[in-house]
Amino acid sequence: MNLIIDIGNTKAKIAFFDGGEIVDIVAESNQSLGCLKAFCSKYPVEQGIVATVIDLSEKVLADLAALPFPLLWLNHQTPLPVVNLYETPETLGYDRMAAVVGANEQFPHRDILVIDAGTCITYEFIDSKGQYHGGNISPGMQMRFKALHQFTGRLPLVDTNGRKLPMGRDTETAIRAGVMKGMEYEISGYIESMKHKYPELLVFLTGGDDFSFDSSVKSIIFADRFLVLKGLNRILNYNNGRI
Ligand SMILES: Nc1ncnc2c1ncn2[C@@H]1O[C@H](COP(=O)(O)OP(=O)(O)O)[C@@H](O)[C@H]1O
Ligand SMILES: CC(C)(COP(=O)(O)O)[C@@H](O)C(=O)NCCC(=O)O
Ligand SMILES: [K+]
Repeated sequence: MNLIIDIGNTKAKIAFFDGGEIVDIVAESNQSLGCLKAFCSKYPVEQGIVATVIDLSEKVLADLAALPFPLLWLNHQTPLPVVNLYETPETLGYDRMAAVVGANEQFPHRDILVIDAGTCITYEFIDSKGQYHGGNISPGMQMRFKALHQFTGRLPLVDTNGRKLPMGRDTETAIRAGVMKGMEYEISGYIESMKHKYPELLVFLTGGDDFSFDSSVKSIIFADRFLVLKGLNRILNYNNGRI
């Protein structure tokens, strides 16, 4: 079995794969990976992969180094099953690369837009020839709510829970709709303009824990919460024997 670790800016995701299937998954603090050891002792793990977009604490590094099987640390020199055209592969977020690999594995000969709505929202484009062209980075939902509060004198910290109106009727509903509709329009805008350029475009949406759209956008996307983990699993298998 494979151990897959995706350490994001908000959470670490730890998963076990048997072949191409997820057997178990847990979301953990990205500062401690608390249950790693106990979790690993449950399964006959043969190899693992770690992808992180943050600097890890000494404790986490020591816990990972103590694992009793080989671990592949994804970096810009890791061989990949897609062509990476990003001009600075050494600065590319590994979660972005993994999401692209996960989508390309499912539809290898299609043009794909991959949207990962986590701490940040990232937009990636990979073409039908398996070439990753790059993409964009914008603030995630919590970041938008927090920024409105933090960089103003009067705006409260609002979240997704509560009255949702198309146009706000008080400060709270104005902020909630502003952030959520803003994200929705941003995402549909990308989909629309990319579909115009690539009519056969497929769209994947991943990230976050309870992402939901109430618009027509929903009907044309593949929602796959595990896309990054699946991509990392593929990268690990692609590098089998090279660790
Ligand atoms: N319903 C949602 N819609 C959009 N974003 C969400 C939703 N729920 C959670 N998120 C975002 O997902 C982030 C956590 O998800 P995750 O993909 O694990 O982030 P990361 O990979 O950056 O650690 C939160 O910071 C939040 O902004
Ligand atoms: C863009 C990101 C912050 C997204 O991280 P996430 O929202 O998944 O925590 C991360 O992929 C990153 O740090 N990227 C480095 C810059 C780049 O990809 O070019
Ligand atoms: K992201």
